[in-house]
Order: sequence, then C-alpha cells, then structure tokens
Amino acid sequence: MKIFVIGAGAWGTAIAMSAAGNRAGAHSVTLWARDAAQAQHMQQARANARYLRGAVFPDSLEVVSGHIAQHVADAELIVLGTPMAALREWLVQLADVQAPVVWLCKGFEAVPANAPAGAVGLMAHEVCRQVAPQLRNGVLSGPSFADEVARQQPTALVAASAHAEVAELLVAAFHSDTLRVYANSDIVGVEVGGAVKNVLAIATGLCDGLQLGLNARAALITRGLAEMTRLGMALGAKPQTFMGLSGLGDLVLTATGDLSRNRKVGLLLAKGMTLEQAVQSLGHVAEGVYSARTVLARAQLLDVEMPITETVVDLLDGRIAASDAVRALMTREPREEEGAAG
Ligand SMILES: NC(=O)C1=CN([C@@H]2O[C@H](COP(=O)(O)OP(=O)(O)OC[C@H]3O[C@@H](n4cnc5c(N)ncnc54)[C@H](O)[C@@H]3O)[C@@H](O)[C@H]2O)C=CC1
Ligand SMILES: O=C(CO)COP(=O)(O)O
Repeated sequence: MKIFVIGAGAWGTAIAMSAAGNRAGAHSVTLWARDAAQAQHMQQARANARYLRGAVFPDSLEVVSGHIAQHVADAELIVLGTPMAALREWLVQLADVQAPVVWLCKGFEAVPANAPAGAVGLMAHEVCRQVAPQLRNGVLSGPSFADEVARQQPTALVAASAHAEVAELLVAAFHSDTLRVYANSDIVGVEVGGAVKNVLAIATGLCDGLQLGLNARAALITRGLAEMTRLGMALGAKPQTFMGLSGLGDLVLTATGDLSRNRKVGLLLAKGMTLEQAVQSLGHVAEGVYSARTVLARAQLLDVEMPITETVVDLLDGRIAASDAVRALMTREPREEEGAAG
C-alpha cells in the first residue's frame, strides 16, 4: 500500500516508521515535513533527532518536503499527523482527493478568544464533515506513546471510521507483530476519549505533582472516566467505547505515564511554573491545554456535568491556583456513585 503521512512530529514519524517496517516492506511510506531542511536532515540521518531521539528509520521510509500534489495523487492512504490546530487547513486542502484521509490528532478545536459568542469548537470528524464532506475518513487512536511505537514495543490501537472499508484499510496498513489495530465504528466515542483523556491527564499530573497520593489519583481517573463517558453519550457515542482502548486504555496511559506531555503540564504547574513556561518547556504539543475550554463548552451546551474538566479550565485560565485545584474538587457536595457514567 502507498501511504503518505503529513506531519513529521513525534507521532507522525513513529507511525510512518511502523508502517514502513511492517511485513518486510509491504508498504511504500512517504513522510512529509513542512520544514525542508528538517526533511533533508531526517532523510540523510535516518532518524528524527528533534522529536524521536534514538529511533532509527527503516531503510524504505522516504522523507520529503515541498509540493504534495504527486504524493497525494499516488497515495492509497493519507495520514494527517499534525496537531489538531492544523487539521482544518489540511482537510480543506485535501477535500477533493480520492484516497481515504485519516488523522492521528486527539482534541477538540480550540475556540479563539475573539470568536463570536456562541461559537463552539468541533471534533475532527465534525470538521471533516463541514469542510470535506465527501472525503472517506477516519481516525487512528488509542494508548500509544510515540517513543514506544518507534522502538517497536507492543501497542494496541483503534481504527475508527463510519466507513467500514477505511477502518479495514487502516488495519491492513498498520497491524503488525508489535502493533495490534482494532476496528471500531464509533468515531464519536473514540474521538471524545482521545480528547478528554488529555484534559484529565493535566489533572492527574497536578495531583501527583502536589503529592496528594495514589488514592487521589485513582479517584481522578475513575471520576474522569465517568465524565468522559457522560459527555460522549450526550454526543451520541456508545458507552462501551469508553471501556476500550481509546477510553479507559488511553486515560490510564496518559494520566499515569511520565512520557505524557499533558501529564507533564500538570506536574509543571504543580511546581509553580506558569502555563506559558510549562507549554514552552515541552517542545511538543499538549492538546489538553487547547481542548479543555471546548470540552467544557460542549458539555455545558448539553447540560453535562464535568467537574474535573471545569477545574482544569479554571486552572488554565488562572482563576484558581494549582494548590487549590484538587481541594476544589474534594469539597464538592456529596452525591451518589451511579456506575461508570454516574
Ligand atoms: N506523541 C504521541 O505519543 C502521540 C500523539 N498523538 C497526537 O498526535 C498529534 C501530533 O502529536 P505529536 O506528533 O506528538 O506532536 P509534536 O509536537 O511532536 O509534533 C507536531 C508536528 O506537527 C508539525 N506541524 C504543526 N503544524 C503543522 C502544519 N500546519 N502542517 C504540517 N505540519 C505541522 C510540527 O512541525 C511538528 O513536526 C497530537 O494531536 C497528539 O495528541 C496521538 C498519539 C500519540
Ligand atoms: O496520546 C498519547 C498517548 O496515547 C500521548 O499523550 P500526550 O500527548 O499527553 O503525550
């Protein structure tokens, strides 16, 4: 299969490496970087030193930059490996292509501060429906630190699409001895899980950074899963999706794994850094910082309670101090626990 991956950050590169090394070169994989000098350097050095230190490219992986027309025309599968913020512009550009287009980003669109009142941020598949409705599309998600995938450590992902043949194509492209890919038709659930777990990982990073203990972290993860599920169900997702890889699986990974950039934001805020300093120090995108307000706004529109997300938004917007954030949650009124989404 000819696979064209756009965006050469940590995850775009790792997934391109994985497909290129799959089944003894069964696929022809081209990775596109927007920075020509960086692309040339990666092609020669056979590594992405900026984003994935220490991982060596399979021989067949080709890294390019510049015009995309020929690569797009040749491709049987196009993978967008950019952050959520770049998704819309790429979908506009690719709106008429023949090949299926799938994305790797996890988030809800950020709403700019100067947006008109009532503007809501969208999930990736909603953006696609708006700007490229005829595109066959899907998402690859699930618990997967790029570093570990690049080192071929065992990983399981979800390929979600409303088009069954796109999910099947994703399985054919990426399933391997070290990377299991499960098809799923619930794209809403998979995208809500991938976006909300980032916001929740900021909260658990904060909790751990403040050394509030393992009990508190388990409580945040469990109650976080409940609020993720509530929002997802209100948006039309299947509840069981949240017990799967892109829900509970990615939440556990990101909320507890120190490779997570979102968790790191929470840890750094607990240390007293400003949000700007924390984001600057990562050198990578932490999508939860940009999605949190949209997640909360979408929840409020649907009358869904998301107290942990609300606290993270208050923290990111500077309305509460890091040291007060978890206390704000613990001092809420008592209520009944009513199953996963209660
Ligand atoms: N790193 C990881 O372990 C995983 C990341 N993801 C998701 O994948 C997405 C990308 O994350 P990372 O690769 O980790 O980010 P990163 O911060 O490592 O790299 C982002 C890359 O996107 C490029 N980029 C930014 N705007 C662009 C544009 N307009 N056109 C083309 N390229 C552009 C940047 O130059 C950079 O190479 C995020 O939504 C993230 O949540 C999902 C699963 C795992
Ligand atoms: O999505 C991820 C793992 O599945 C990566 O999480 P971070 O963006 O927090 O590093």
